[in-house]
Amino acid sequence: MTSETDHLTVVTHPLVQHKLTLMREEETSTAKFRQLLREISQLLAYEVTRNLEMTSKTIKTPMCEMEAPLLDGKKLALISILRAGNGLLDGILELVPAARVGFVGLYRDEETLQPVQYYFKVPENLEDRLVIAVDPMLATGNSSVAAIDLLKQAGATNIRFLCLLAAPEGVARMKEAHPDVPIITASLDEKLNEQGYIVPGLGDAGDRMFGTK
Ligand SMILES: O=P(O)(O)OC[C@H]1O[C@H](OP(=O)(O)OP(=O)(O)O)[C@H](O)[C@@H]1O
Ligand SMILES: O=c1cc[nH]c(=O)[nH]1
Ligand SMILES: [Mg+2]
Repeated sequence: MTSETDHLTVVTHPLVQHKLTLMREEETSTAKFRQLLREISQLLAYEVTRNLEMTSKTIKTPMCEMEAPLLDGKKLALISILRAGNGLLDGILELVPAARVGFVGLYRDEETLQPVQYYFKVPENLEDRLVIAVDPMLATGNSSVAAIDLLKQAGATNIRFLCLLAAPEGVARMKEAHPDVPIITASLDEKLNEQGYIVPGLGDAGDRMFGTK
């Protein structure tokens, strides 16, 4: 269940929306927040992996032989935008354990709202893989645009961006900078506040996930 434009897909499935409500609530504990993010990541994975290329193999069921479809997980590169991206990464990796994994370390300077890079390590031959970049929050879009710039410099050509919440400002920025990168999200929220936080949002995803505040 989705609502789609050519650039943005909002996953409107009731299970996703229910779990997102629980995550947004201020009183939700760190442990519960992390568990919910893992569960939602698996539901969103269903949508973001739609249309993945399949191979096939001849198998024998108890009844007969058949040509059966298979995913080639190695063709998939999951890229976590640290830190908060790891909350989405873990759940998706459980579903596609053969996927290759990379990390882009970025944090947002609280004054300038510009991303500061501190790490970059991605699988080889990104040009041959479907690259799914994951970060729960798309706010100004500065971090995701920077991460995707780096992935393209590393050779990626087929990229999707998966997040939990998106602000209209971030979606517009991504569409301008990377119109070839579809965005899949659980919610398009209302706006950003003066500090660049998503409203109504859920607060700081990294802090809520790791209990750092
Ligand atoms: O769209 P933007 O305005 O760039 O904001 C979104 C970024 O901010 C958060 O990360 P943060 O900088 O808090 O780092 P963290 O994951 O280490 O907490 C979030 O996980 C995104 O990466
Ligand atoms: O609302 C926001 C914006 C950026 N990063 C977050 O974690 N939350
Ligand atoms: Mg944070």
